[in-house]
Amino acid sequence: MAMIEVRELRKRYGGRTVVDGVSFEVAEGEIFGILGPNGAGKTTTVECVEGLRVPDAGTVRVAGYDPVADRDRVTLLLGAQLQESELQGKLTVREALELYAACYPDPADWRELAERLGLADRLGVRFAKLSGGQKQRLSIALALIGNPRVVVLDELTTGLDPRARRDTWRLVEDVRAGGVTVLLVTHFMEEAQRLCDRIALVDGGRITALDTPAGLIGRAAARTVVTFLPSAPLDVRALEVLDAVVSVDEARDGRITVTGTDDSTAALLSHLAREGVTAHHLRVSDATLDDAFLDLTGTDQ
Ligand SMILES: Nc1ncnc2c1ncn2[C@@H]1O[C@H](COP(=O)(O)OP(=O)(O)OP(=O)(O)O)[C@@H](O)[C@H]1O
Repeated sequence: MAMIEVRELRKRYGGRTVVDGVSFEVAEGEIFGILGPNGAGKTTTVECVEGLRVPDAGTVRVAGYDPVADRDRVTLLLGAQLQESELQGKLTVREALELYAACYPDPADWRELAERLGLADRLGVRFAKLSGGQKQRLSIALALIGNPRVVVLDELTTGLDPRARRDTWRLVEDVRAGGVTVLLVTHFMEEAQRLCDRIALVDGGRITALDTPAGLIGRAAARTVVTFLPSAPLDVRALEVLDAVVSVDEARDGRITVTGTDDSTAALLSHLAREGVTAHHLRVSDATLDDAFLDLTGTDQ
């Protein structure tokens, strides 16, 4: 049985459809990512999974339960990251952890969670006095405190510095290693590529692609990225029309990035030879999920 099942989900706000027939399944123990541009309907979709929004049409099941009709059961097995405004500013970190732990029959050891999330020395600090990153880490701790079978993390590492972000990724990997299913909304391609088993790309309220990170990269037209510094000025427009080239970008320092299919490199090098231009600092690399995102949604994040 899938741990999360979403079928033909639709949600409208004031006559505007923001989730338009979304369907996906998440297997037990899977890390499933939802990725898409601003306003794509990602948060609305996961809020329907959490039971915070009532779908206008379609069905949602978490471990077989309807998050709205079976709210109490779903609350016990699903942990969700809180929005900042949901915590009282005067609560200390310790009070928040104890309060939330008391809501569950079999809570995690909050001291251990605080330790793992780098909050052990912040226990006496009031929520309002925490930094953005500390608030974020506390919200992750609170999502995990009920020992959930499913955890929904929306913008997991927004506001965290690179080290805290990597620590959080390791934590999510540990959580999954314990058999927990993770539904992750993210804007960070590196995060999605590193953590997710599969990713649904959402655009305009619909899923435009659903695949493994490698599958999405392979599906995008742009698979190869070439960067170089030309020995003489180059006409960027002439590069754009080369065979197999998808996009060309010129940085302020003159470095040119050409993205295209595998054949674009040969077309580019022939063009440079014809023009008598040498490519300094030439680097050829595989496209990332970032490139695939731009290619598959036609949107910059
Ligand atoms: N309560 C609401 N009332 C009216 N419109 C809403 C409401 N919540 C969200 N919307 C609108 O629905 C659309 C989808 O919003 P949603 O938050 O689901 O998108 P998102 O993909 O999570 O975006 P972001 O990446 O910016 O967080 C947006 O245009 C948003 O303005």
